[in-house]
Amino acid sequence: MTGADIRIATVSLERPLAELAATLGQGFAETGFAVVEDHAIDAGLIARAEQLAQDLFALSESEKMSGHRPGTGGARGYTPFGTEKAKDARVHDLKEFWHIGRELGANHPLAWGMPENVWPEQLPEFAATFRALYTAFEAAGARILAAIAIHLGLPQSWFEDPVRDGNSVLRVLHYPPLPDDLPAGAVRAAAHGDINTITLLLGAQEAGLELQTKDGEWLAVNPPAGALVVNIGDMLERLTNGRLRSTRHRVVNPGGAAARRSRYSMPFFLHFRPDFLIEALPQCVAPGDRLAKPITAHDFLAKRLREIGLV
Ligand SMILES: O=C(O)CCC(=O)C(=O)O
Ligand SMILES: [Fe+2]
Repeated sequence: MTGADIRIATVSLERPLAELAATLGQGFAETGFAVVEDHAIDAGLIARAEQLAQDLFALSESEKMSGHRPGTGGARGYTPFGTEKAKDARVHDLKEFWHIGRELGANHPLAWGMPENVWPEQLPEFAATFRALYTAFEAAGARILAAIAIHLGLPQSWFEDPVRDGNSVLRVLHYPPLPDDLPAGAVRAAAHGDINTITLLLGAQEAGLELQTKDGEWLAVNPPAGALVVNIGDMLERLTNGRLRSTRHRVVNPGGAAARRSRYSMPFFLHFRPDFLIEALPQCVAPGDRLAKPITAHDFLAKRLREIGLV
């Protein structure tokens, strides 16, 4: 099959779970990606979040920097342009972002793994809007994980405990218009695999996102407006001993008029809880397989954040 023949699976989240499991399972086996429609994340909420993303990145650099927390791995608040780079990349990505995480309260047993959120004080509606979007992403993610569990031959509730109070992060992402003095080799987002369990992405209808097929070719991901793009992250690949693949993807620089436009997107990186031990599932192991060592989600994340320049 050549890149041109490969289709990214598209499925409605309203379909019965067994059908979702089959379609997503096949799609993930083929490309590691799927387009999910009818995800029940309110269109009005998405529109408000998109407007706030534009307002956020239009603030002055010093206003945005008041939301920057150096030394915390960009876990919350603002990470300026020119900070993150893909693992093994030589130049930084052409992006800035703001991270929103879970709010557990200081006395929660997992509070050690979850820094407090930072909110831009200039935008009074920001906190409530993104808290609501975080919750809506979680609900869609739970249904997708139930389908993945069925696909793997697990009880449909299998992922509920591993992701309860998980360290999921909503990333509000801005790729500014391309600078005139573009550093050699710099792209909006260099090729990478996501670190987490699964990623749910809104906003990818603006061109640029590409996935790498098994043959090494790059395939454009062009979802309809409002749809979710879902992909497997490295933690789920490790849990399934590679049966579900974390597909490398990138955001390429546009040409023509789009080069002078911003691109905005909102990935939700759904994570396990920090103390969850990522250990190959017995149903995904064949005799003689060499298995990766068990590692907690927290330690896995800390190692990867060092590799991408965030700590
Ligand atoms: O902006 C996009 O379309 C994708 C972003 C992405 O892959 C990431 O932030 O990990
Ligand atoms: Fe990504």
